[in-house]
Amino acid sequence: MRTLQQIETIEALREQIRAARRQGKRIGFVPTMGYLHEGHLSLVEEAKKRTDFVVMSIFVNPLQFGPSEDYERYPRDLERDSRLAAEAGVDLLFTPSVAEMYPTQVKTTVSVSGVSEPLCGRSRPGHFDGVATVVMKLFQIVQPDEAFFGQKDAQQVAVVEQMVRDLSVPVTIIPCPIVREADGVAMSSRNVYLSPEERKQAAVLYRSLQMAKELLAQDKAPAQVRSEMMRLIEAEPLAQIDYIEILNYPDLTPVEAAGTGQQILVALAVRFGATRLIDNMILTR
Ligand SMILES: Nc1ncnc2c1ncn2[C@@H]1O[C@H](COP(=O)(O)OP(=O)(O)OP(=O)(O)O)[C@@H](O)[C@H]1O
Ligand SMILES: CC(C)(CO)[C@@H](O)C(=O)[O-]
Ligand code: BAL
Repeated sequence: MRTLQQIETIEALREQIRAARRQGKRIGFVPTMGYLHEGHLSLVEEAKKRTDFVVMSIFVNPLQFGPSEDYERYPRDLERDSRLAAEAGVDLLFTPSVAEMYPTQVKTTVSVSGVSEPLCGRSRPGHFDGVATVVMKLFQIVQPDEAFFGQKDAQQVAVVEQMVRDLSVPVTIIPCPIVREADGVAMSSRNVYLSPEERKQAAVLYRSLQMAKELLAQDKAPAQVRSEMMRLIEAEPLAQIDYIEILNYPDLTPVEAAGTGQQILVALAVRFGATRLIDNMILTR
């Protein structure tokens, strides 16, 4: 196991990155909000394959939470995270405080129009401005060669890729596949909020995505596929649908009825009690 350095200040982090660069190392970056699971660790694994020095950040970013969302109760366990990060081979763990990241009121934000607007952008107003702003800031701090993001947050990947293109940020974005539990539920830090019954019923989300894949392969119209998914999910008594959408990927525009051989995103957000889960599948039509 390599030694994990845990750093809380921007200045100390920059010093370590400069030292790694002097040794000719390429920097890989895995931004997270912590409470690590195998989804996060799969990003580290990919980063280790492709780069020489892996930086992970753990920062629950207040800017991306709405006033009635779960910022305060978001799960946190830095001791456990630090052990898992060390075991996974992270070289440097950056765990800044809110005061370190935002010492004064933030007056400069990054806003990505278009791809930020549908799906979670509609349900969580301002969310992607918060994400784009913190990711841009983290990129400025870490200056990675490559940054690793999970496709579980497919819209986030689209937003970050758009931002990097528009602002010529010198980083390559590497999207990584969704890691799932045995019953298909996408791993998420928020799964710990679920009661045993909610957790059981949550398996319907992946089943609905698999059904969508089959129906789209049979050339069923997206509107019909969406209704079938709704019907399946609504059969679970604890599920409350926030959205189910089928859009072109990565531009997130409405799909035409007929197949065009291009990538489409089947995305959903569903509440089980107070817990909002997201999941998706990217398919070629
Ligand atoms: N199941 C997963 N498979 C692959 N990547 C994942 C998975 N879950 C999260 N990630 C990725 O890990 C990075 C950090 O995500 P984050 O810390 O928000 O974890 P999370 O489990 O998605 O939390 P939550 O959904 O509860 O906010 C993001 O790039 C995210 O897409
Ligand atoms: C990218 C990110 C770390 C920014 O806060 C967050 O949105 C997440 O964990 O996906
Ligand atoms: N992984 C997305 C972070 C959020 O829900 O705020």
